[in-house]
Amino acid sequence: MPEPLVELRGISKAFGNQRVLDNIDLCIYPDDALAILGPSGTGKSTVLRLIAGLLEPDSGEIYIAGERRQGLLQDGHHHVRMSMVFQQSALFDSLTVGENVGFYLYHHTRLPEARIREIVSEKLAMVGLSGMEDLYPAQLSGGMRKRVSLARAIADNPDDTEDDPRLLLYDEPTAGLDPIASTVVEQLIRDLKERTGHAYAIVTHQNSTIERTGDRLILLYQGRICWQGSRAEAKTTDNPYLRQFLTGDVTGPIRVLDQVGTATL
Ligand SMILES: Nc1ncnc2c1ncn2[C@@H]1O[C@H](COP(=O)(O)OP(=O)(O)OP(=O)(O)O)[C@@H](O)[C@H]1O
Repeated sequence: MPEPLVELRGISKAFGNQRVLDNIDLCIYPDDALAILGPSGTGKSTVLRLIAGLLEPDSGEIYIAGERRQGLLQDGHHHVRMSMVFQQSALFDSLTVGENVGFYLYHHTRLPEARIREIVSEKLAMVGLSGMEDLYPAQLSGGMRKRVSLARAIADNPDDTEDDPRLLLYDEPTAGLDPIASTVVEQLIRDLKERTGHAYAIVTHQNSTIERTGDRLILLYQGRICWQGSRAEAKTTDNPYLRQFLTGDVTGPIRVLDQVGTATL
């Protein structure tokens, strides 16, 4: 195995008295296509936010390319650039598509505006949205907004190779999309990886997204990793947690909510 790009060692995290992650060990490798699975509320987004440096663990250590991270992303320079595609696309409604995609470049580089416009239009072309620079997010469908947020995640400074995102973190990028729009986004996630060579970790509930984007799967439940392996291994494992999660069976070790919202054991 190569050296991990990201390593979480013994990570625990609670919000108030709710323990969300309980002593998690997790690695992401430089060429990984990792899908993080698990029932709602099990801590998947929390894992992404910890990796991104948007949240600090209560205990445990986070290593990025072998170097221990201290503090949050905002506290200092990080030598591995990561980008996150948020669940709700997180676009600025008052900015145009072009301004959203170029947001990082406008605020964190000294590139001239004309150059930023060129990069933005190149990234929009990569996600199949050429010529949409002047529209506002409200004028787009949910699938198009997701694609704009993908374009923003890969809008790096081409004059600075240190600036290429080496890890993309996707939080439910196909949630709420119809099957065809989901396929477009899933293929895009694959294509972007092929073109730029970054690793990614993707949180998803959708079987099509697991199938098309996850080469390696991790199943989180009640704050712990209860299964991990390749997609091929997932098809044959008799691990009851993974089987139940992938088939959507209501009977099994994963507790589900019944129609009135109470937990059934
Ligand atoms: N900033 C926060 N403050 C308080 N509680 C939080 C915070 N962030 C997350 N939580 C709680 O932690 C638990 C795990 O949240 P998280 O978003 O990581 O779950 P998830 O597995 O991604 O869920 P989903 O699949 O529904 O998006 C939830 O119960 C959530 O309410």
